Amino acid sequence: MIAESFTATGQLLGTVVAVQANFYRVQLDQEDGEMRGMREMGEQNLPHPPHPPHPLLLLCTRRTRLKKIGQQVMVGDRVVVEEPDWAGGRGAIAEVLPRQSELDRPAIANVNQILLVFAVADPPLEPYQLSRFLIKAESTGLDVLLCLNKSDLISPQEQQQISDRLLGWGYRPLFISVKNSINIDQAATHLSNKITVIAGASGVGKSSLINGLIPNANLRVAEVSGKLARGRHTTRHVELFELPSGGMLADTPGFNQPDMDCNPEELIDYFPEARKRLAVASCRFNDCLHRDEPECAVRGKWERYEHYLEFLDAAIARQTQLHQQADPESTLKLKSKGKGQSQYEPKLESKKYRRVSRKTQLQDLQQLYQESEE
Ligand SMILES: Nc1nc2c(ncn2[C@@H]2O[C@H](COP(=O)(O)OP(=O)(O)OP(=O)(O)O)[C@@H](O)[C@H]2O)c(=O)[nH]1
Ligand SMILES: [Zn+2]
Repeated sequence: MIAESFTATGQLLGTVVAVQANFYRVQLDQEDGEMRGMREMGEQNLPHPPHPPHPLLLLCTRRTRLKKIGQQVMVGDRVVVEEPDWAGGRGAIAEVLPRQSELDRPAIANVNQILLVFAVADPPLEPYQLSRFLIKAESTGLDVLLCLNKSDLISPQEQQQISDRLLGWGYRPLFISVKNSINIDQAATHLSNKITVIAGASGVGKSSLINGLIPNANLRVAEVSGKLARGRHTTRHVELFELPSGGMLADTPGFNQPDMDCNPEELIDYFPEARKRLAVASCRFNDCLHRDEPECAVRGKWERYEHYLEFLDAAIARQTQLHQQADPESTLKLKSKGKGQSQYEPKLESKKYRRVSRKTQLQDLQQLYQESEE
């Protein structure tokens, strides 16, 4: 495929779609058809003339200048490419444009939303597991889109029940069936012109959905040979796929083992139904963890309150452990408050906490990988 890419100043602009070793695969922007038509009709005052027809993908290196200033290049980065070697399909990244967002795991820049895919059956929909994934997705601060696949396996009544239940959680799921092509177009509409990360438990139909959305996804993988070749289930690096309707989709296993690595204080923000409560009322204490504190606006009869308490315990235990690793002399103690409840005191210094957490996070994740693959 060939295209013409340029900016008003004649720069070549593109998006990094894969990174491996010191190579970056850059997908160049395409000139939109309208502009090309105008130029062909002899319109004046148009931006810089286009580069000659060229391949859409260039295998790029990073300019030494960028290395010197410590500028990392991530998948999802918008970059300026220089010195294109059209025949060889090579180029050099000269500049990284400011990022709008930065996901840690998977490492992708400029992601707009998380597409969470679960199945309504086969494997059965497990509320607790779904909750974990939702919280992990919410913790990114990005928009969360929930698709429930395999809707062909349940009755309309069952679908309604699930729908009502999730509405109580603050979500309006899109029921799809990749098998019967139900609502796939609608899912595609939500993804167009955005960078989306797809996540979900194993076997729910993520690969099937990607193949449904991007008919040539496999083909494209096969096209790229050598260093950047990727077998979906063999390598773990991140890759963005272009959607036919515009936008890009990343399928990565890195996101798929959610661990509770958030601050206990922040956890409540990841429950939309609790956010709703806090929007109209406040707890008496600023640092309320919504357990047994008096005059709490959150505690109550909402379905996932039990999930909240369990995740909170995990988050507290994890933070306590991290703090003790960081500072064995610490006076911090996990205080038992009876009924299996506990409280940690005093507050942690956040900087110290973060430095340690990365390593531990990685260990947690590796452990989860192993567990999920066993
Ligand atoms: N009944 C039904 N089965 C489906 C549907 N979509 C996918 N499947 C089946 O579900 C199974 C798992 O699909 P995959 O696409 O491999 O699931 P995945 O989420 O990518 O799984 P992992 O690669 O393990 O993460 C396959 O046997 C699919 O044929 C659907 O809409 N309805
Ligand atoms: Zn409270």
